[in-house]
Amino acid sequence: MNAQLWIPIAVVLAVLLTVLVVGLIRYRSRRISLVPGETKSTSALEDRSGGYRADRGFNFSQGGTATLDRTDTDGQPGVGDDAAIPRDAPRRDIADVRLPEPDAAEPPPDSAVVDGDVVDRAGSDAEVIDGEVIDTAVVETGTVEDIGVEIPAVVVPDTAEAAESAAAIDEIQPTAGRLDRLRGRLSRSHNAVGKSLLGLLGGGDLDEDSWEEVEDTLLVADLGTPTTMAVVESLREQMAARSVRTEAQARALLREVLIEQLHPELDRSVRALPHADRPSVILVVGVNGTGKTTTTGKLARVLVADGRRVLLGAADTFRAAAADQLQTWGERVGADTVRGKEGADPASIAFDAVARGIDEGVDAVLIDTAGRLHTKTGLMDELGKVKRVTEKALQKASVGAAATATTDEVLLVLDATVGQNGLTQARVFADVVDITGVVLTKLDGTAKGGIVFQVQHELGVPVKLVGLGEGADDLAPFEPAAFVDALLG
Ligand SMILES: Nc1nc2c(ncn2[C@@H]2O[C@H](COP(=O)(O)OP(=O)(O)OP(=O)(O)O)[C@@H](O)[C@H]2O)c(=O)[nH]1
Repeated sequence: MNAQLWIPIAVVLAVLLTVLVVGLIRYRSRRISLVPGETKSTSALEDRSGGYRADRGFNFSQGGTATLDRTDTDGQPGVGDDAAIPRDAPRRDIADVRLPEPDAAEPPPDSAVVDGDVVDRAGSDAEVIDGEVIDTAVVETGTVEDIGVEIPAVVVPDTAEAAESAAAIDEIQPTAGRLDRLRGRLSRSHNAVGKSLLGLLGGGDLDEDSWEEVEDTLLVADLGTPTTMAVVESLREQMAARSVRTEAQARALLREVLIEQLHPELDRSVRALPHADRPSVILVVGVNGTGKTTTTGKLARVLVADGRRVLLGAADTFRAAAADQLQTWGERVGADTVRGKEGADPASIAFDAVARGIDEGVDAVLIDTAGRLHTKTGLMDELGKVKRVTEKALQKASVGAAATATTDEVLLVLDATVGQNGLTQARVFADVVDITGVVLTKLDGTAKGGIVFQVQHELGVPVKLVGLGEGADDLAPFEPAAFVDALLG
């Protein structure tokens, strides 16, 4: 074969090869891949439990992750909602009223100077730490060497008591699969909402009256106007586009739309993992009676079950029995409680708890606060001070990067049974402190769980945990899909 013949053959072969390659590339680019995508590996945190990440269980992370910005900032305070006299407040009659002491010209005994500020721990029980006036009404005193400041020590059980409580340590229910175990409690009260929605949507074409009924049902379940409107709009569009005819199709669509409204993409991990040089600090805030102490206790159990060392701070000094209640929760899982005398300054207790937590190298300090103040200003003063003082304790006693250390998590506890009122409370608290997560309690006793939608929508913070009963282990992580499934029955 001569060279003249080879040239056209080579050209034809080259063209064929090019067509083949281009065709293959175009075919592959149009194909839908059914291979699961590469899952992102989670970074190795300072996790002393060996990297525990519960599947359908609790998810803990280290502080520092950003949350969404609030979408609503004009919330008005629901002043007075939280002004109830504590359940077990002792009644005082006139015979119990003490006359004021005469003014002392001299500084009160037992006063001390901390960083140039007068620290007074006997007379008025007032203490100043870095310009912050803190009342202290303490039983004992102790020293935290790291910060060179004498601070009030904690009430710790004596050895005999400690041995007794150690013997009585509870067995904690597994933390994984909690929501599955407790889902029945949600379903009981929620099914009615789901049933009526499915009854309306299952028939296919809906007239205006039926859409109004859908709207009403969502509003009655406390989803709030913006979420209700968004859900209805999305349902109307999708039902037409997908020509939904059967109840099964309606259910699938409704499920999809509701889950979307719950923003499953939000980070719901509880920032309870310790940092390199200090524990994580979690403040638990909320109106009295919502379940703050119970939630703090339940969360401590989950952390202990996860292999963490936990220290509790009883900064709810308003209700006499709150500290006892918290201490009992702690004793049941072998966690100590830092507490002061009744009426002591919550900020002082929070300071002590953090300082001691750092000193003892615990993994997490959980601080239970009081939410009983009559005015927004009062609440702001108290909670703001607790947070500032807590952060001061972190910054003073820590080293290096911790100079800017902040509270890792501020969990707002809301009682789901109070409906709209819960939202008003949430707004007040969100104005006072930067809430990083919400715990919705008593969801076992209400069909008004729709408040979840509203709280997230207005505050821009995720609901992280839900309380599903009075039992010690009736706390579960919040999972949008499971919640909607329970709602739809
Ligand atoms: N059914 C039910 N009851 C709960 C739940 N969480 C808390 N409770 C109950 O709510 C009541 C109040 O709980 P506490 O933890 O004392 O509330 P608190 O917010 O600390 O109240 P104060 O100490 O007065 O500020 C208690 O009887 C708890 O058992 C829950 O998820 N479901």
